[in-house]
Amino acid sequence: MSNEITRFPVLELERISKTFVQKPDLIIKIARKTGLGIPEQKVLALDDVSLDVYEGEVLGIVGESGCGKSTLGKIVSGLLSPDKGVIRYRGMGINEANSFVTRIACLGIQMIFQNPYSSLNPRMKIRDIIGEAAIVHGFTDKNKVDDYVDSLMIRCGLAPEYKNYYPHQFSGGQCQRIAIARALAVMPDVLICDEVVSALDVSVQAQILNLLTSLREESRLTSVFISHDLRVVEHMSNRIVTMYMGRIVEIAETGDLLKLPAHPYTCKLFEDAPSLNNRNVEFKSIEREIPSAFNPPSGCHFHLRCPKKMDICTQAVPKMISIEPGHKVRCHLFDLPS
Ligand SMILES: Nc1ncnc2c1ncn2[C@@H]1O[C@H](COP(=O)(O)OP(=O)(O)OP(=O)(O)O)[C@@H](O)[C@H]1O
Repeated sequence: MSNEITRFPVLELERISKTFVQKPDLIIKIARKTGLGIPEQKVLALDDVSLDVYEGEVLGIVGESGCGKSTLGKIVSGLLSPDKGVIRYRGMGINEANSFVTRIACLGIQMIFQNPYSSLNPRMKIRDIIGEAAIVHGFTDKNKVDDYVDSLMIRCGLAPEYKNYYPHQFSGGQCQRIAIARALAVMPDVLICDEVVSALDVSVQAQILNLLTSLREESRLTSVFISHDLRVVEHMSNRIVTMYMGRIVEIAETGDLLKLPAHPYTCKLFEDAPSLNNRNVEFKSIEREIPSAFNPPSGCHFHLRCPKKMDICTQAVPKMISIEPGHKVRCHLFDLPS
């Protein structure tokens, strides 16, 4: 049985921006040699991002490396704070100073990462990795934690007799199952999956994706699925968001986006990955390199690489325009006076 998707926004992101200050290695080396100070460079990783995530859906996020996908995931799951903007979880503002709401959201929104080995504490037994947060937050107690951990391990396809082993004694795929069991231990209703199968062998990827799909259906989870792999995003998602240099440039139902992508960047991404039926389809590079994140182009950031560039594209930031029900695009081609 598939999840029922409602139009109730579990997560609402309103005008989120996040800037990082970086000191690139080369500049640090020059500064050391010359004895001069180290100048800082700023990257606008998220630029005025607004987005709703509906209850029961899987929202895929795609875009080239550095476009802000992981930053978005970390901000939603509370691992990073935005510089500007509001995030609401079930209608409650989670970046406002309210510890009760923050605690509810911290448990309700869990994140799983690309590298399962580095996301698990190597000095902790699996029993403690999965059980600790569940005890702290009152989902079980010390007397019942073994049964609690056993049932989560079984749900995630792990044999409970290995619960006293350490992470290094498991394969990458099994560690990802442990990371999923740990996330489920605090009964979340939103799972942020950031490149969760990219580090795994192709044969194991399908098993983890199937596990996530069945857990999502039985636990009525909402998911945000971040991936470079268009095949995986297409397979998993009900809707897809395309990001380019910190901005959302298109959002649509998966079928609509694949059939009729509107933004020239989305068109190029999907054109460059012609056979989504092939395994391991990754983004091929679009002609011309991604512009420097430290000095993004004016107007529409994509104009330097865009085959449909117009004069206005170099001057004005396009607005997000609704072109069909549920299909929005940020491109001047759709914003011309008729
Ligand atoms: N902790 C950080 N400190 C400094 N800069 C950062 C930090 N995290 C991200 N950035 C920068 O912010 C921008 C967006 O990075 P982010 O990791 O969100 O992109 P991404 O789309 O997830 O890329 P990838 O697919 O390669 O993981 C990049 O320019 C990146 O270098």
